[in-house]
Amino acid sequence: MKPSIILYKALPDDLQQRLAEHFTVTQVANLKPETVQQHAEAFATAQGLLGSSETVDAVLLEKMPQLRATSTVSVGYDNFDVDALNARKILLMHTPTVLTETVADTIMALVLSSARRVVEVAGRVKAGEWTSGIGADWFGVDVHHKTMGIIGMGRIGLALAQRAHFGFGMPILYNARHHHTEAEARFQARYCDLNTLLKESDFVCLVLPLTEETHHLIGKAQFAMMKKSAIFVNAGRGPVVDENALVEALQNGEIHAAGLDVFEKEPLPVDSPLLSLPNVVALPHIGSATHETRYNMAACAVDNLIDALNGKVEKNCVNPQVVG
Ligand SMILES: NC(=O)c1ccc[n+]([C@@H]2O[C@H](COP(=O)([O-])OP(=O)(O)OC[C@H]3O[C@@H](n4cnc5c(N)ncnc54)[C@H](O)[C@@H]3O)[C@@H](O)[C@H]2O)c1
Ligand SMILES: O=C(O)[C@H](O)CO
Repeated sequence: MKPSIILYKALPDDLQQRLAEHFTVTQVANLKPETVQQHAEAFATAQGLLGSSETVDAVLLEKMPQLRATSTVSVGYDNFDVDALNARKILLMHTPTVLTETVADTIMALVLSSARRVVEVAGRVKAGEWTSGIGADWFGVDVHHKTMGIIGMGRIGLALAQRAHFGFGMPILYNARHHHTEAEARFQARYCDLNTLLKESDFVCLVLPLTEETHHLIGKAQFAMMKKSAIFVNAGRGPVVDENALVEALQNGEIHAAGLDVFEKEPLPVDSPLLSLPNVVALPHIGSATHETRYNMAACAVDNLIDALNGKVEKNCVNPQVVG
């Protein structure tokens, strides 16, 4: 008999078919308590769980006593209670690598659009304000050859450094838990402590996961250390930044501008002060959102679940130690 799984995300038809070849699939809209109750029998017997963005905590796991593997269509897994999964020896699979280059492209888009005020001035053109030669009130600031500081030199940080170094001639500073010899050798990236990075960078780019350690890592004191001309970019996770402190730093001119793909609360509330600041480019968490990459992530998550339920955890597994 095929193992049963819960699918809580719409997938392309061919991937849905691939899942159905291996598993008995129950598709649900989300993992809200009402949904779980409505499909109680399917949750009670499911050995696998596949989807993205929803919270998977100890309360949900209690409803899934047979669960052996979860597969998220994302690289970040801060929405999972990993300790609770480990305690039950449930595997957690994720999708690193397939999205790295696309997310690095998005970060460069934020760097360029916030520095050159692309969104703001394009809006002025559409509003009919381009009626004569433009003056300095339409100008931005240069990106090329400015110093880029990268906080979190992992897969995406490295792909960002490559773009900034080879494409824009930017000196790279980075902060991470360990020295990154590849980044140092290929891009002459210079390791520095967080405070030095904040003080010396023209662009401060955050690509950190959300953990207990990184929660509100960047707050009032950190914005105060940045240059007044600094542009702050966050494409890691919203809660790594104290958003009230960010708003204050932007309003008080402590930093020049911000490019943001992630927020403390998503979707960003429509009354967020960030939305009324002209020096903010706000995106709806689209780091990996291209047709190609979202397909590849979904395909990777499907393969990951098939592998995990067959005991294969050589790649893309967050907690391989739970088997054996
Ligand atoms: N905006 C988006 O759509 C989007 C897309 C993909 C990933 N992300 C986020 O980006 C994160 C990074 O992805 P990745 O594939 O590069 O992961 P990764 O694991 O390769 O890199 C993360 C890096 O952060 C470092 N790090 C962790 N804690 C740190 C700390 N306290 N101080 C300094 N460095 C620390 C790690 O050592 C690692 O080098 C993901 O966890 C996710 O939250 C966002
Ligand atoms: O972590 C990721 O893969 C992205 O943020 C999408 O959720």
